[in-house]
Amino acid sequence: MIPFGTRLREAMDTRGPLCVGIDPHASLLADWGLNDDIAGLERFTRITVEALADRVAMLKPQSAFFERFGSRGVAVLEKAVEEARAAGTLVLMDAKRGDIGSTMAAYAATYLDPASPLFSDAVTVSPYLGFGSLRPALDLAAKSGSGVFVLALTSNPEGAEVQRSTAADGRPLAQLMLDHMAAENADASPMGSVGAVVGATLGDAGVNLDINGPLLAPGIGAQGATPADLPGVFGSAVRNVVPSVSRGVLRHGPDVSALREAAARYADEVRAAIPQA
Ligand SMILES: O=C(O)c1cc(=O)[nH]c(=O)n1[C@@H]1O[C@H](COP(=O)(O)O)[C@@H](O)[C@H]1O
Repeated sequence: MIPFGTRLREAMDTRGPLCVGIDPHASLLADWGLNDDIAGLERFTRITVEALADRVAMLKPQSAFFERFGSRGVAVLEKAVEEARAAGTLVLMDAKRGDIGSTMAAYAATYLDPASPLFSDAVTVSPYLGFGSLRPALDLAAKSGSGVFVLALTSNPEGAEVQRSTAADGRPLAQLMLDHMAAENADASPMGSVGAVVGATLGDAGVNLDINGPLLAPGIGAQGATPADLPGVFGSAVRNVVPSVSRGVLRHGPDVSALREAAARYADEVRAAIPQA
């Protein structure tokens, strides 16, 4: 398969870089007039995929909101991944996995092996068990043409006490992780398949973000950041930014056109903030 980084660059260039998260919060199900049960989850997910999969660069289902319904929730997630990909969008599974390497291999098989029912274009992972623990995911992604988004500086204020600390070799910890990502992407063109997650809420990120890979920027909308904040956070790396919004779009449902209009408004704001995007 064509490498994920190449496919994402193409999607960003043709559809614009916006990613919309599928986060079926109990409160959103209620706002949409749906029950907090498997039928409500199924309907919420189907409407969101129908509204957006033919127009945004990437959809990002948040696995926790499906897992909380057990195996039937995961079945809804499997179907959503399949339908979204069939409609032409890339799917980033937001699972934020991270474990010792031998277990990481099983997580990698879950999301990055084309034979798996949950196979996605990319998955989010945490490097804070050591970047090397991610090796099975990085290797399988390279083999299957999928991608891995690695947490660097998360959008939540609590992240700083870990991520802004200093690594054993004296580098800022987040910079150490970003340098590992840059090494993975070194020879890729137009960009690599290992992305970084950097919150849009951070102000100046204060690290070197030139990883030759995509930069997922969550935190826009409900967490208070706006597309206008992106150049200040990402500086010269802003061309590789994939701004991500969940509740900021989803709160406009269940009307399909209202969801589309909300995503289009964010896309316009992104275009205004990042003219080269
Ligand atoms: O990896 C992520 O997507 C992520 C990283 C991060 O630093 N912050 C963050 O909010 N997220 C996810 O992005 C989504 C944000 O949702 P909203 O705040 O509703 O837009 C949630 O699914 C979070 O789990």
